Amino acid sequence: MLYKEPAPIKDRENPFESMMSRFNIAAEVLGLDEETYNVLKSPARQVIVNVPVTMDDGKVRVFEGYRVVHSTILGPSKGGIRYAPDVFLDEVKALAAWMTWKCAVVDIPYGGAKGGIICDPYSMSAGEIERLTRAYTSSLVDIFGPDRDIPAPDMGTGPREMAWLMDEYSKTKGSTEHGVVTGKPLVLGGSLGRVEATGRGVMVSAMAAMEKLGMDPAKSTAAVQGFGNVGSWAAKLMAERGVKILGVSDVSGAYWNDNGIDIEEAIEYKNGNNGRLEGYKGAEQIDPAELLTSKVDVLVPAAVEDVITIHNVDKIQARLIVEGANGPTSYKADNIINEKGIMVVPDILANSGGVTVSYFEWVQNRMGFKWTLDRVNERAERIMNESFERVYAASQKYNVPMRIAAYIVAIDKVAMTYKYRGGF
Ligand SMILES: NC(=O)C1=CN([C@@H]2O[C@H](COP(=O)(O)OP(=O)(O)OC[C@H]3O[C@@H](n4cnc5c(N)ncnc54)[C@H](OP(=O)(O)O)[C@@H]3O)[C@@H](O)[C@H]2O)C=CC1
Ligand SMILES: O=C(O)CCC(=O)C(=O)O
Repeated sequence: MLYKEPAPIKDRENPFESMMSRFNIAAEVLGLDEETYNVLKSPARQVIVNVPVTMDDGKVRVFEGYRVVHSTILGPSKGGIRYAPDVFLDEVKALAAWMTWKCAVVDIPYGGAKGGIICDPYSMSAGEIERLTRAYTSSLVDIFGPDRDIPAPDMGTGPREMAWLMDEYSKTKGSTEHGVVTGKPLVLGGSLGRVEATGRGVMVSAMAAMEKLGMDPAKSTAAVQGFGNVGSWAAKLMAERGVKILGVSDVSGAYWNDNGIDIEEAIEYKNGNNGRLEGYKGAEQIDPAELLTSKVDVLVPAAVEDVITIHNVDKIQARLIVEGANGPTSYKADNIINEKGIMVVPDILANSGGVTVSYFEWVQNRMGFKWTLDRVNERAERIMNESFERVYAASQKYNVPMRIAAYIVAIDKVAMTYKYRGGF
């Protein structure tokens, strides 16, 4: 059974509005002045490119792509590139702003950006994706740069695309520029631990939240939506900590096992099955919509935006939601979540392990020196735990949910930096 096609854009909630509604609440709590408010909410740069690509049949197709730089107040802008058929400008604007807040929450010296190309990577050959990636890179060569704007993987992209991006950029500049992109293959200056970093961070924040809630991981159950980079690693690492993963899903459907899914086996199956869980025999297939409202202790949405909405929030049974994806919860569902007493570890905290290790990769590239996996994991885990505690303390201090607390921590830092720098 296939998931429903994404709703047409006019029927979908606008992710930028979703971001702004939380930003407005946090800005009010902080008493942000009007000038700073206007600076912080406005994306610094929004670029739309149309790149011609020769397809395998010899015909030329034009692809629309975006790069939005939300802010460079804290440092060079940082954020992934998404390849998806339904990506749109307001989504990329929201994702870029979330990167600004995310980097501020974990206290790394980056601003926020995001990119996207309207395309369906699953229906394209490797050659077509390579030509598209190179064309997109060369059209944005004046935006990107190791000290300006540093892309990374997001949905539909990974180390392979980052390698092409680095190579194309380096050719244009006439020198090898490892630090222009993170999430690269190891041989090209990638960091140990980056592939699993986002899922690992999700696991670390889940453990921190469970401790606050007095939940024992070994007696807890979870469901994970999305079984790509973030979802599969989060599921695997949570299972290693004793959490029983009862349900997982990808575009092909949702899969459930009352006794717990063998995550290693499911990953192996997916890898050997053209990247899809379809036909997986270690669990029974259920209605994908039921996965989110199933009887589990922890829910990890790790796929797309706006999956927890006013239409299903009433039925959610989990005590804890850990947002692996960016923007999985509609702002309209926030109040009901709070009334139900569900703790949410928000995206800008829960999935920040990825950009944290991207930062380590960039630091290693600048040093020309490689860190061990233990060093990467130990430092990332420390940053995740410290950030969790910072956000938790703000939620207690201002008596607000964790999501608003995370925005408060982030906006406060960016606003203070803006004041000190001045002259914008
Ligand atoms: N990669 C990273 O480091 C980071 C990613 N994120 C966020 O995490 C989320 C997932 O990204 P990532 O794991 O990298 O992306 P991937 O492309 O690796 O995986 C996405 C997963 O979501 C599934 N999926 C897509 N659409 C749907 C849908 N409508 N319903 C259910 N499942 C769906 C895909 O299914 P299938 O496998 O069948 O295609 C896939 O399993 C995104 O929101 C991204 O922005 C956040 C921080 C960092
Ligand atoms: O690793 C990075 O630089 C950014 C990852 C990303 O796009 C995200 O955190 O949403």
